[in-house]
Amino acid sequence: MSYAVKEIFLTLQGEGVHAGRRAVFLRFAGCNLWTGREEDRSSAICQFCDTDFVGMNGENGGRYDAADLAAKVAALWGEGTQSRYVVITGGEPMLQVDDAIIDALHAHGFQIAIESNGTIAVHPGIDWVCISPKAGSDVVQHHGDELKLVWPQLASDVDRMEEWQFAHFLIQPMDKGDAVLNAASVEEATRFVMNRPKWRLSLQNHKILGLP
Ligand SMILES: C[S@@+](CC[C@H](N)C(=O)[O-])C[C@H]1O[C@@H](n2cnc3c(N)ncnc32)[C@H](O)[C@@H]1O
Ligand SMILES: Nc1nc2[nH]cc(C(=O)O)c2c(=O)[nH]1
Ligand code: SF4
Ligand SMILES: [Mg+2]
Repeated sequence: MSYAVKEIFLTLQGEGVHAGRRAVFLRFAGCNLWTGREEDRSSAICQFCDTDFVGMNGENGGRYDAADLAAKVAALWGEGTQSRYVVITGGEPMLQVDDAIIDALHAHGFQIAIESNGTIAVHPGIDWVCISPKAGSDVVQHHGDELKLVWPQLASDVDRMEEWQFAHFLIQPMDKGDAVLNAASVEEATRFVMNRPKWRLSLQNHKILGLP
């Protein structure tokens, strides 16, 4: 099988429990909750996406087989076999992730994290599972390492989410495209955490730092 890849780049994980960690980001093309076209945004299930995941025209984008894709990720990591970390994202990566790419990345010594919307069960070989539920979608992945809810999404059933089996519960202010941190989103997310101490705030550090 070959994979449609939007971009691959080395940066710091900006979000969640592993924020600040050196990571290669592997962004797959395509999503099941939005076409990625602006004209479809207002009718999409997920309407607040901050990411261009259409096509294969980004940095190191293209069509890869598993061996070549894992080799590219390893080349971008560079020297050193310690603490190798790759974050698989998209788009919705579970549309494409399979045994072959998981095995190939593990063979290069990577710990593998995923950022997924949770509508497709994640691959069992993944080492760190971050699920970010979208109101109006059917989440099937009810366990993992971190649940990262972008806020506000007022139609979310937060009480039900609190019964899911995640080690960490995070609230991330919604980027509205107007500022690095949208003031209203930060205020509402802060209020959320003050009312629900099971959750803690996740900021998009890479945007604050000007990193990809
Ligand atoms: C672009 S998504 C790709 C992975 C997957 N499709 C998902 O939604 O989890 C990566 C992360 O960015 C978050 N995200 C997307 N748009 C955002 C926004 N406008 N503000 C804050 N976080 C956002 C998502 O919720 C998800 O946690
Ligand atoms: N630096 C950085 N950290 C991130 N964490 C999750 C991201 C994503 O788009 O999935 C992301 C991203 O796009 N860049
Ligand atoms: S599910 Fe993820 S990639 Fe898809 S549109 Fe929403 S935030 Fe973007
Ligand atoms: Mg991003």
